[in-house]
Amino acid sequence: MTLKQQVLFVGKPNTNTEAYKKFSANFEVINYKITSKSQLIEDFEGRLRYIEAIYAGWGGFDGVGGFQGEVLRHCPPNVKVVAICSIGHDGYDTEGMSKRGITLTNVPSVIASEAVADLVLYNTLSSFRNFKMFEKNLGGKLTNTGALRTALVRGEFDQFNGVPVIKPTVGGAFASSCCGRDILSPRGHNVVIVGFGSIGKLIGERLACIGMNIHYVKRSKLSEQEEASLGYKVTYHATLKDTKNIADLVVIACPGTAHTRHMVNEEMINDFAKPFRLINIGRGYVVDEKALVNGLQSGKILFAGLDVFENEPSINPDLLNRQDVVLTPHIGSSTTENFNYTAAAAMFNIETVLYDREDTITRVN
Ligand SMILES: NC(=O)C1=CN([C@@H]2O[C@H](COP(=O)(O)OP(=O)(O)OC[C@H]3O[C@@H](n4cnc5c(N)ncnc54)[C@H](OP(=O)(O)O)[C@@H]3O)[C@@H](O)[C@H]2O)C=CC1
Ligand SMILES: O=C(O)C(=O)[C@@H](O)[C@H](O)[C@H](O)CO
Repeated sequence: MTLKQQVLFVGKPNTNTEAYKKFSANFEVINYKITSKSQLIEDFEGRLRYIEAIYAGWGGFDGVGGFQGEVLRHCPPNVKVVAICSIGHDGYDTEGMSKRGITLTNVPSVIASEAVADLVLYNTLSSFRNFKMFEKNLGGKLTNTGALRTALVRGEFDQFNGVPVIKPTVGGAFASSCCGRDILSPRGHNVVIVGFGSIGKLIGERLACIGMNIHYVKRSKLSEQEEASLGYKVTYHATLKDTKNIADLVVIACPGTAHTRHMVNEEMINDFAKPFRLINIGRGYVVDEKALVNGLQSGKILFAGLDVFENEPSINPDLLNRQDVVLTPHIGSSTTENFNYTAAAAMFNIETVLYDREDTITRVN
């Protein structure tokens, strides 16, 4: 009897899928829950020492600070591939892995990018129309929608169901009476998308559909042909700073790197000409969260829609319970379709490396 090659699974895929059934028939799958770095290292040197590949589901090594430093140093000697289900690979020491002969693969996909872009559309609408503010100010009394509508029309909002809420006056004054904030249509406003790759372009597509002017920031400009093929009009800026006089909304859609860390900081926030809205789906530490909180408190930032956090999974308590902040727990790409797709792709990547096949896979290093 030949022994099957051992593959460590950190984060389980959907075991009902054909991809998983096939994979687990060919390999010995070891499901593993990371509890601490020291335990992981002990197990790497003990019961996991013969593994040949690692499948890292979403958030795989986040709890132990990524796959670098001590974790990489103690990685069992036969590991040839680490297959992650994510697009972003910050926290994985790609150079160090190459030196050890370990291939790192990720799963960029339109399925994930579409899902993330949808979340940005949701937050963009929330940011201009202040939906969260309305929800908060209703004091939970949404039971009688007929009465609510009548109250709104009559401007009796402040007495609705006996709950003390903001009184709207009819017409334009209604907007400014709502916590001093305008309630605007996104149409005609400028969005600056920082990072204009797979996700950024789909964000642009969605926001162009609701009438926004699309500006993008990346280090290298797209060619005229590439810009034309987008199907919507764009304006390029080399740096975020270059957009300081125009930005109504800034969307962070770039990777987390040493260069992008704290790109949104106190100086940048204060330097921007108009108060603006901020959405971050890239990586949390692209935004200095302390500066963000100050910006929200001073009114320089009108809204924050955050899917990623500086000290993930911890959340700065100052961001909680604010009516100008919408928080989601890193679920931008979390659809069942994407969960199953990325799992199958990661397993395919492992097979390709372990079987030494010629297939094209998404290698990071
Ligand atoms: N919230 C979520 O659930 C998810 C978040 N993500 C995050 O989104 C990121 C982007 O994904 P994706 O669009 O697929 O990646 P791509 O590689 O397709 O695009 C990345 C873009 O960022 C730009 N970029 C890189 N560095 C900088 C910089 N210093 N300043 C400005 N722009 C920069 C790149 O252009 P150039 O090189 O020319 O600068 C490129 O346009 C991922 O790395 C990940 O961190 C991804 C999936 C899900
Ligand atoms: O692909 C990425 O880069 C992501 O950020 C997301 O798809 C995952 O949800 C994330 O990896 C969860 O930790």
